[in-house]
Amino acid sequence: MSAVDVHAVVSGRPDGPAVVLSNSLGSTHRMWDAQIADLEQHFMVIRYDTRGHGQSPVPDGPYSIDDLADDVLALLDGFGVDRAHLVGLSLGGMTAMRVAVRAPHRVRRLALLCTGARLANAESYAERAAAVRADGVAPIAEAVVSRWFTPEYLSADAERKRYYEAMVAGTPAEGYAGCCEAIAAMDQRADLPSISAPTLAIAGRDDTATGPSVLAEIVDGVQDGRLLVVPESAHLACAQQPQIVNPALLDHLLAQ
Ligand SMILES: O=C(O)CC1=CCC(=O)O1
Repeated sequence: MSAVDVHAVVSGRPDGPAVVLSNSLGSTHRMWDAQIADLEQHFMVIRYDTRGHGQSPVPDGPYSIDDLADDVLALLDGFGVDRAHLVGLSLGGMTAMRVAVRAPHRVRRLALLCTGARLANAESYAERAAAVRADGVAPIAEAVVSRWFTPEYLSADAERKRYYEAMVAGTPAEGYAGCCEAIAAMDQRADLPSISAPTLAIAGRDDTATGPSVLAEIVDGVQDGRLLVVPESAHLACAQQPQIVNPALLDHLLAQ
């Protein structure tokens, strides 16, 4: 499948190094809201909606992680960016890893949040794809968001819970399913040693989807990796703990 022209939002310093932010399954580029003010001070920040999500096109699935990587490479080409920092969470991290494997010359530094080279329960994503094609995404929104945040964080603010559930429920069923199928088919473990970009892996301590041991596998596999475990955080560490994630991102991306 050829690349699609994904919806992107650009902000920050037009003359700064580019940072591309790649979102997770069922979210949009808005999942990075808590990072933007800090990143914009230093970088040209390119946020986009993964195909099948947000305002991006929704081609018929299944998709592959290579398709999603092709979209990022086309995005870079479209902005005339030769090399960028790639920051991805979960599905976005899988996409960022794939770009780093296939086009190492396009990647400065990698930040991989709450993601995996292969998910332990990968087959269950094929079942989830079938379920959302049959019934839509809304029926699973509450369960998905209950994995994104710790129970204390979610129950502290009813509006927050509604906001994220609406984000998930608003994802087109075919786009969500196509991305589930990409996750189900993905295994990048053997490719990790070829990743030369300095890599910061960030895990949520309480993440039941891609916990610290899954991120540690990435750190052990790549050439130059470092692990940060974020306390009181589930899957969407960037949203729940920006005060820990943002300084770590800046420290990593600004290093020479
Ligand atoms: O939705 C989930 O269960 C967690 C998740 C897996 C890949 C992704 O992007 O989010």
